[in-house]
Parts: sequence; C-alpha cells; structure tokens
Amino acid sequence: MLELRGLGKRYTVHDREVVALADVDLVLKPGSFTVVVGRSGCGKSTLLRLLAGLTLPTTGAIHHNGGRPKVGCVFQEPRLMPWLTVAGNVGFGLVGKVTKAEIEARVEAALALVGLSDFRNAYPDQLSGGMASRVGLARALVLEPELLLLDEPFAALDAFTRRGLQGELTDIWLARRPTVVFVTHDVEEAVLLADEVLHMDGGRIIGRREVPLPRPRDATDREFVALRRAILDDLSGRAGSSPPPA
Ligand SMILES: Nc1ncnc2c1ncn2[C@@H]1O[C@H](COP(=O)(O)OP(=O)(O)OP(=O)(O)O)[C@@H](O)[C@H]1O
Repeated sequence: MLELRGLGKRYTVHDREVVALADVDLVLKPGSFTVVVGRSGCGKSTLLRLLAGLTLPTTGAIHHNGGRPKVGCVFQEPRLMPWLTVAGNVGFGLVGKVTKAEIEARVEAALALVGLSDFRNAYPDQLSGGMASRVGLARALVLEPELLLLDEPFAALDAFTRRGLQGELTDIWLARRPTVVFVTHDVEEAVLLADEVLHMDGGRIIGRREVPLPRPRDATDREFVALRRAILDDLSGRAGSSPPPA
C-alpha cells in the first residue's frame, strides 16, 4: 500500500513561487491501475516524479509499507541509446546489479512480454515508433517493478498502434499486477485502462471516478461512452465528479 499524505511540491522560478502540487492525499492499493488526467500544467508529471523518487516533496510524505517500492518508469519519448541493441537497452538498468545470465533471462522475458523477441539484436533506428515504445515498456518491466509509472507513454503514436499497446499493457498488468499510475490527456485511454481515474487541477486532485467495467473494454459500449462523457464533463467543469479520495 502506498499512501501519499499532504504531498506538495513548490518550485521557485525567477523569484516567483510555482505550486506544482498541493496537499495531495492518495492511497494506491497494491495492484491497482490509476489513471491521472487534467489540463496541461496541473501537476501530473510532478506527481509521477515524486512517486518515482526523482524529486523530493516540499511538504508531506509518501509512505509505503515494506520500504521503497521497486519502480519502473515509461516516458512519452522512449529515449533509447542508439549505440545499444534492443536487448542492450532493455538490460541496461540491470548491469552491475545482477549476474549476466540473469540479465539475459530477464531481458528475454521482458521482450517476450512486449512481443519483441525477434528484434533483440536490432538497433533503435531500425524500429517503428510503436516498437520503440514497446522497448521503453520492456525496459521498465525488466526491473520487475512493484510500482509502474507511465507518463503519456503512447501519446506520440498513431491511433491503431496506441490501441494495440493499450491492450498489451492491460494484459501485462493483469499477468504481473504491478501498481500502475498512468498519466494521459486521452480520456478514452483513461476509461480503457483504469480502475480509477483521478482528475487534477491546479496541483490538486479535485475529482475521481471509478471504472467498474469488465476487461477487455469496448469503447463503443454504452456504459463506456457514458463514463467517458462524464469525465470529459468533469474536465470541462460542466459537472462535479465525486470528491477526492481520503
Ligand atoms: N523543474 C521545474 N521547475 C520549475 N517549475 C516546474 C518544474 N517542473 C514543473 N514545474 C511547474 O509545475 C507545474 C506543474 O507541472 P507538471 O509538469 O507537473 O504539469 P503536467 O500536468 O504534467 O503538464 P503537461 O500535461 O503539460 O505535461 C507547471 O506550472 C510547471 O511549469
């Protein structure tokens, strides 16, 4: 269980204070899939950076029973190292931490999960955008994360490729059950993936919607469409969503 209590982050830019995150209280249950939506600059990436331990909070704290969780991060740009093969990129984070044989086994398993076993010896410039995104996902999965953080990982992809990867991510999550926090601007993607959608504004969580639909989900399903519409209304301020989580 991860608990965020009174979490806040302020930056000082040219003597001016920017409140990126304010007073966030949130409980992430093990194995849950949380999607965060909200307009640009509302603090979504800051929340992920704090969860990843890439930056420290100004106020509040993150509590995790059992020490810091193992974290894997996936960003919009996979930022692969061009001089390394696919396998080299995926295994890079393990070098020096586990034996060579274990790296090889874990890289093979991660590549199989994202369907790229046949491309283990390819170089990044030989990959399509969707394949590069898969490598980015495999690079996070190889760490066997308890907490998987994804910041708009599929935003740069065409709709068809994105839909395929959304399905693959759902399958991987169902098989491995990491706790996932996923940031997106795409409300349909949020409803496809989430157990719960959090709505952020001005550095705060101002609403939440549970997604009680069975998986795999159908975006043309009546309940799906209604929920998508409700979240779009939340985002445009047309309707109030349920109160933030305790
Ligand atoms: N390193 C930083 N230094 C100064 N200000 C920052 C820094 N990182 C974020 N901010 C500010 O904090 C606020 C929240 O930024 P954040 O990147 O978390 O928003 P976001 O919701 O992820 O936006 P987007 O959807 O555009 O990625 C913004 O006003 C941003 O300018």
